[in-house]
Amino acid sequence: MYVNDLRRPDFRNWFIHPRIPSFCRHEISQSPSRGLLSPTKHTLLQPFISVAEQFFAMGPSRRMQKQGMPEPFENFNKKRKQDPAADGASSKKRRTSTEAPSKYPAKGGRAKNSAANGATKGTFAAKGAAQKSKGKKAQSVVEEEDEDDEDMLKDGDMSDEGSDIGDLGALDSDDDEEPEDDDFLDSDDPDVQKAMWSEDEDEEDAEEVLTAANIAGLSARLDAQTAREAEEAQAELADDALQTNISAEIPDEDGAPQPGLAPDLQLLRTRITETTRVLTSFAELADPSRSRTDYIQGLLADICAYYGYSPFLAEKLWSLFPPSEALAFFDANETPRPLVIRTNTLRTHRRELAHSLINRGVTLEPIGKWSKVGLQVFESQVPLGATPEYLAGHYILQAASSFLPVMALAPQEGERCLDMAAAPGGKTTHMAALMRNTGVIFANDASKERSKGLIGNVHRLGVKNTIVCNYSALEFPKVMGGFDRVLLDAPCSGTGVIAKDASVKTNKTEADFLRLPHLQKQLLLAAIDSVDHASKTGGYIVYSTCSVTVEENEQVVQYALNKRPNVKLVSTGLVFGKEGFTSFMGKKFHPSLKETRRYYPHAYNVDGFYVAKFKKFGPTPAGAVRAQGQSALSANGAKPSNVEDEEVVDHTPIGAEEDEFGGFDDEEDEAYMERARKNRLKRKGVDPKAVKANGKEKDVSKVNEEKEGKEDGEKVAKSPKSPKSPKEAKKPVEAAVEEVASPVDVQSKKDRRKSNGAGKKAKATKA
Ligand SMILES: C[S@@+](CC[C@H](N)C(=O)[O-])C[C@H]1O[C@@H](n2cnc3c(N)ncnc32)[C@H](O)[C@@H]1O
Repeated sequence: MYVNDLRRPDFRNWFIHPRIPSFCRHEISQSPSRGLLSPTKHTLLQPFISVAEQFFAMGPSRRMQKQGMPEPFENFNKKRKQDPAADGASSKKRRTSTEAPSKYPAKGGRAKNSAANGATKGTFAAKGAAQKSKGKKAQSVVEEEDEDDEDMLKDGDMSDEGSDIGDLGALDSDDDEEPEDDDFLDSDDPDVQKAMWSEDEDEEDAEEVLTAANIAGLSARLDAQTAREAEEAQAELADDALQTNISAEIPDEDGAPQPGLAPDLQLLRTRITETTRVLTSFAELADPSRSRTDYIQGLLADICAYYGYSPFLAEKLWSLFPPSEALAFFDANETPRPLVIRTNTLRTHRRELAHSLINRGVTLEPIGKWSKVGLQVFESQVPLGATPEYLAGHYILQAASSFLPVMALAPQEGERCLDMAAAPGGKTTHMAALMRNTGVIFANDASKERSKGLIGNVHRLGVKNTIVCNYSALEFPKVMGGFDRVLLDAPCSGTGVIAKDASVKTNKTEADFLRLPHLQKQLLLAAIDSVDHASKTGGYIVYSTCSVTVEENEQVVQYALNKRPNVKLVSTGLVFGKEGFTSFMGKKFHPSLKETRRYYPHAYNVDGFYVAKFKKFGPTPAGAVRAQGQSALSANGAKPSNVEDEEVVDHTPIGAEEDEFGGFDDEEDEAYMERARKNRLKRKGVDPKAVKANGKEKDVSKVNEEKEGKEDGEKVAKSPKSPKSPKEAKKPVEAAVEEVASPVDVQSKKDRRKSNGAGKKAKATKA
């Protein structure tokens, strides 16, 4: 336990606890040291530390923690080792701040920024004015990192900090020097201390003379008291059960509070922790009279009551992890993820953007070496959605995990890409930046309303290679095919973003976990069929969701492998993330599923996410639709024993198949389709009655085609109804663009001609 840890705002409530001896409080608040507590003080503080640790998991708040992969262990060790010795370096910092405390404002904000003003242009090593304002609360990241670098240089251990990110210098360095330092700098401020310590306490401090004997005495007294309190807590547990919804033994099955009674959160928490511990070492710790199922039922009911999940979702999420990890997951969903912005490299560089924002009072830091464009925002004096830089499109507010699917897709300059479910455009605009505004992106979304946000972002961020369209992505590749890369960031249940939207805890039902995977599976097939397997540069499909359930991820991917023998899973190329499941609750998936990546809030401090990358290596064979059950075999080598089998033979067109969802009502579908057809004709200014007979004929011929097995992707793509080249596709896309957006919303005609030209060229190359 470090003195600094106890100074964190999280801990303040604990270390000003009246039972903490005042000499310890004095030590914590006054000492310039940042090293370990002495063993004696550690013993005295132990009861408070344990409780505090339980609540705050001994780390800086998650908002302050870095996103992405955890730091390598060697770095961590180095820091800890450096700490006591680094007193030179750190006490240098402290000394500076304590030498003239009255000079410093209690809050950093403006003072820091005015100090930094003018000093940040050009290089991040610009300490000058900024370094003089060290006493402020929110120390600029730049200063911190510069100092760290100095310290490391002295030790001759500069490693490769920032070396992989060119000349971004200190900003690109990824050495997260305990950010909690920044949080606490103001505890040295006399004003703050006055508010924290009463005058009485100061007098007590002065009078208290400690000897080894009274320290031991105090310690023994505290031990005894702790034991007494534990006993009392146990007694309370049984007692309170009568007054709350918590039964002393196994809680109600649904975990819902009884009417008029609030759940006792403290007791629930204790029991959740305890049951989790028992489940982790069941053989040793379990009460022999209770089965594992009893424990799990009790735990799930407690989780529902404590965190507010529906029993259905609590069980679904809990079963994804070992017990203790599940608890960490539920805990992580209670705290927001760090605020992150993505630099729009079409308009600026990350370093320039950081300078500008720091000058506006924003405390930020690069999100980690894994991204060259992300900045994590710790504190801001200004609304980040209204700065001049925001309005000028220099950045977009975007969760860190949303970078990952685009990084996996890795679109190349000059390619033709499709973003199938694009609104509000975080990923589309990222793709455009990676492609440096060359080639062409078709950004599609089924929601007209959401497409407005997409169009807004495309304009604000200066994206010029993108055409927005408004189809159901299920209509691809009939609308257009032959793409080099396709991103399907599928609509999902959002179980990875519960920290953002707590309504997911209760509003997702079993039906959602049948309906959504069904849609996701069909969308993924459409994505695969829209890709040109012969693309010289690509032929890739990325499937992603912000959900962590297996139904929406591995099961969807396995389904696609089964249905499309012409694709295989490849590495996402992402440097962190957990492997996808190859088996789950008795279901076996193809071994290549381990190439997919899972992201969890508790593991990486990012939103829960899933990313899978496919390579399409051949045209969809004519028999694919009929031989779906066998396709995993031929595409990926030997079929593993027990691979989850989909239907072996499927002659029905997509959308009319019988599945676990219960299939579709053909008559009902017919009515919908007829209504849609009429509306479409009306929109075109054609009287539906005039073409009714034709329409029917068309439908009949379609059915015949299907009977003859002509419904596979390739043939669909080649049919006159499925224009593949940009020229062929021009009409429907333009129509869609005009439907979604006013002429102002789309590319200028000139740009459009250019992108079509690029498309033609690409096509010609392929030919
Ligand atoms: C997860 S969001 C996409 C977020 C977007 N990729 C981004 O990064 O900003 C899923 C989107 O899918 C759209 N959607 C739902 N069903 C669709 C369908 N059948 N075809 C196309 N888009 C659909 C929704 O309107 C929603 O905007």
